[in-house]
Amino acid sequence: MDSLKGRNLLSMADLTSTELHGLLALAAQLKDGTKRPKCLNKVLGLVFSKASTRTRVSFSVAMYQLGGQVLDLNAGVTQIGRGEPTADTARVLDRYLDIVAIRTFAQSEIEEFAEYASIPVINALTDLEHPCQILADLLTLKEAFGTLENLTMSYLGDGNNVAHSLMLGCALAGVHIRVATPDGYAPNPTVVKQAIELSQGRSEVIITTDPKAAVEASHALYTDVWASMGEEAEAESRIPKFQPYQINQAMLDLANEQAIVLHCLPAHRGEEITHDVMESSQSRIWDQAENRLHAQKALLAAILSAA
Ligand SMILES: NCCC[C@H](N)C(=O)O
Ligand SMILES: NC(=O)OP(=O)(O)O
Repeated sequence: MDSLKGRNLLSMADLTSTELHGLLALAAQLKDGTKRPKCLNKVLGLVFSKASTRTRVSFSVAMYQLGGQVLDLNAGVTQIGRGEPTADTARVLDRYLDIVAIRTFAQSEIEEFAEYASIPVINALTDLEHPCQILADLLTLKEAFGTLENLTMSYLGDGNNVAHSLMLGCALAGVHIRVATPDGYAPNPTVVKQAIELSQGRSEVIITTDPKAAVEASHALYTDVWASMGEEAEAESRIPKFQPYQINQAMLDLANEQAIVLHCLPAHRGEEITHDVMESSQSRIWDQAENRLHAQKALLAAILSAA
């Protein structure tokens, strides 16, 4: 994984297909204990301006298990929250930290941070993308089917950050991706175009408003909240428009009989997914959450050149 040494992960599209497959293989080796790389004395900063359970804890535990240290640098406990410019913060944190993971609103903020910092910058979620999530999702899919070949992933709901990185990740991994959203909530067309280019004809990228067509014979049904962080004011009004895109038993019955169910969490039971489907034997949601740890440990080890 030498090619990832010192690199940023601002977008899923920053990885090549080979690098993505390499990271997934490394994550599996870290999970089964066949590899135990060390990043002794390295310090990861977590600069988070939005809430997080999984990303914060999985990055922290991954870094501790690699022998490194973590600093929580929330906007609320730093001068970032009082308006210190990104370019200034980046140049200062650059002098202290070895690597930084940032969760914020605009993608341009992490791009600006990366421009002013020489240390690697990881996107821990922006309004546009959530690449670390998709590393774990693809690892979970591969574990369930033993391969990523000839598989179809179906995402139902909002064409949001998770949908964007999922399209790019599936395109790179050679997994067919179908995204079904209500009218007006389709993924960003620039990202769709990028996914089609990255797929290089290996796999299909289908965008539709028809949820049933999207899940037919699919191997994985994936959903996320209907209103993301920052969109809370729209949450109530979106419910009727998004109802036909709920992952419930009737929807699951249309998929391949071995299909798995994924959700990046936190979930709103009764909205984008039913309680029964979340708790069903086809749900891999808890494995998926666990895999955040293994996938991000692989990412940190590769970027810090420990594996
Ligand atoms: N925990 C991941 C949350 C993903 C969601 N689309 C959001 O941005 O709020
Ligand atoms: N899936 C995910 O990113 O979870 P958190 O928001 O809890 O980090």
